Amino acid sequence: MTNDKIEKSKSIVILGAGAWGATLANLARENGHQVHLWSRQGTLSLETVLKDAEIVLSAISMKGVRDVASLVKSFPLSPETIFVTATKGLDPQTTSTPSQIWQTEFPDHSVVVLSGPNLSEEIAQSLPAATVVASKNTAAAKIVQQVFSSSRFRVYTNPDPVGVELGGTLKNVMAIAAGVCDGLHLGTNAKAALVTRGLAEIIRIGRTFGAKPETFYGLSGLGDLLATCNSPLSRNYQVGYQLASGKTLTEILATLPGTAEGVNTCRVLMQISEQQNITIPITEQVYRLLETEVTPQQALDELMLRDIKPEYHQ
Ligand SMILES: NC(=O)C1=CN([C@@H]2O[C@H](COP(=O)(O)OP(=O)(O)OC[C@H]3O[C@@H](n4cnc5c(N)ncnc54)[C@H](O)[C@@H]3O)[C@@H](O)[C@H]2O)C=CC1
Ligand SMILES: O=C(CO)COP(=O)(O)O
Repeated sequence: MTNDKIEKSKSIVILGAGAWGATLANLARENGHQVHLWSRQGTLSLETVLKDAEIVLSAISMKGVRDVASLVKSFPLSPETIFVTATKGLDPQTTSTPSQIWQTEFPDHSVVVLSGPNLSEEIAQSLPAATVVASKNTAAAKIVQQVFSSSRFRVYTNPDPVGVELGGTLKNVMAIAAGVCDGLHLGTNAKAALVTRGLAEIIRIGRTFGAKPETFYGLSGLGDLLATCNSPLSRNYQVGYQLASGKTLTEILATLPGTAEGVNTCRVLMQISEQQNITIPITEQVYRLLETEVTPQQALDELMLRDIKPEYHQ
């Protein structure tokens, strides 16, 4: 593939006009690409824009991915169309990741995952950020890298799509826990311990999906943990922070701007841990807190009083 072809303006359809879809649409437009931003509430004909789409990027919340993927499948598409998924969630029915859903619906197309420490409000203000585009098809990942890269948005490629996707998805549960930690004013040592043990838990879960452990030390794992576990801009962090201040989940979600995927992800992870017998103590306490089975203080005590053990299993 020549650079000329890569640098040509692309026709891009972005599915989901929420905070992240709209921000990604602007990044691609600023790089000279033709972007159609579709949402189920809008008037744009999906059938018309899909006809010429070279890239279809989904920034739909997890709960809508399956329906939107089957809607897209009902319309004609070029066999060359690349799918990009930017959703950070897990399917409650099947425990699949969004990229697995897109790949199952479109087995002959390239699927690229886009994930990283990307709080959309900061990117919308043109603050610098970096992300990762990951695919089994390196050429497709490079095309997507070219589409979004700019002096304000640095895009890396990676060959482990499921690892990159899970890094972004699993850290949402840890961001809820980090919000609780800050809401209870537990201090910097506690936060460092939580995030570090959270990363160990993420890697344990990632292995069961076949992800490479080293992927989680990159931008989409450690990077996104650092961003969302330390920022009040994160909706997941906000859920935890407000739970610690005594609000109920229903009250919090009623005023939260947009989607906090960690709530659903936590429930799906409990299913996975039962099926695969994986130890996920932090996720389990977040789950029990969301289900009002424990108070934030009790969740903390449960974690601190677990059996003592070596840091790593050999
Ligand atoms: N906002 C952010 O900073 C970032 C968000 N993400 C991820 O991107 C995804 C979307 O996040 P946001 O844009 O922030 O959420 P949002 O709540 O602002 O937007 C969600 C979008 O999904 C659409 N949607 C929801 N359910 C649907 C359904 N059943 N059918 C069709 N469309 C449906 C909504 O209409 C909306 O366009 C989430 O998985 C989130 O974790 C990833 C990186 C950054
Ligand atoms: O994924 C994000 C940043 O990388 C956005 O985090 P929240 O969904 O918690 O706002």
